[in-house]
Amino acid sequence: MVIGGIEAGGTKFICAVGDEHGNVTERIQFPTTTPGETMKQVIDFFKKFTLKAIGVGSFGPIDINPASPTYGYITTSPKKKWRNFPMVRTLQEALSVPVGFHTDVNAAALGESAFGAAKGLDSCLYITVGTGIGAGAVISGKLLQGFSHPEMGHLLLRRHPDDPYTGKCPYHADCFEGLASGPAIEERWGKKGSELAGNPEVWELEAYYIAQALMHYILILAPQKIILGGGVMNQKQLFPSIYAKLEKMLNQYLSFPSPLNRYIVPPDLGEDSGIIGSLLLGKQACGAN
Ligand SMILES: Nc1ncnc2c1ncn2[C@@H]1O[C@H](COP(=O)(O)OP(=O)(O)OP(=O)(O)O)[C@@H](O)[C@H]1O
Ligand SMILES: [Zn+2]
Repeated sequence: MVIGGIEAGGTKFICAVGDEHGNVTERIQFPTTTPGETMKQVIDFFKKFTLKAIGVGSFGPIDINPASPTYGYITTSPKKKWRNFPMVRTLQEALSVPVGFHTDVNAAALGESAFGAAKGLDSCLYITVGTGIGAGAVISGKLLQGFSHPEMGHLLLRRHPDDPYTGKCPYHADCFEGLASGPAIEERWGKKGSELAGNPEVWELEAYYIAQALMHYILILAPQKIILGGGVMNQKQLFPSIYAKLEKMLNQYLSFPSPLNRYIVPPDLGEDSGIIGSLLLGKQACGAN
């Protein structure tokens, strides 16, 4: 089955053509500018192929309620030019194929669940710590979705007593994203995360917040695997520090399904979890499971 996949990110769009087995045969990417300009590039690329369906893993918030009049829209996005943009309708009208639509992190969770770190398990959580913080989950083999998609990046956490930083979230200031996203690290410490590798206090504090969030996710969802991706997680020293803090915080209240270094892991599909997941969203959109 020839399927199109779109990873619609706040800074770049990745478009791919592949199949339901997660094989990608063609790919292209362009910067996210205006909907008019970016979507023209997307449509021109896909017009060269005969596709069965397209799946989109998008930055959000997005409307994924099929009963809603604005189903398939990017809604209150901080990217102002993309607010109220009808993503699904635009693609359907231009390409005349079924379109699957979910958040970027839900697509990544789906990709890792089918072909990556959570292969063979019926639940997993995929978290990105990047420009924003978000998470998607597969629970009982299905993408987690209630009245809308989860917004797990905006948890309120216990602040570290030595952290005076006000926080960067425009909605909540010092929520998880406000305290621990890449831009929050940069503003708090005055340098980009990639330039702070040699400062252990940066990553101790970062791990303190990530471990707290993971504790909540584990208590609420009990996923069989947790996958931590996104630019900030390139700092691999975060992993052992998160394990130690999480173990201390949970205080043996529950037992993990596997040793922590196999329970909380980087993506197996590297940078491709999202784009492979979008191919699967495309497959689901044409009725195949
Ligand atoms: N090696 C690194 N160490 C620490 N922080 C990093 C590193 N590389 C990138 N970052 C930070 O991660 C953030 C970018 O995250 P990421 O690369 O996951 O992009 P993104 O959030 O997915 O972007 P998009 O909006 O396009 O989806 C930036 O704030 C950047 O400073
Ligand atoms: Zn917030």
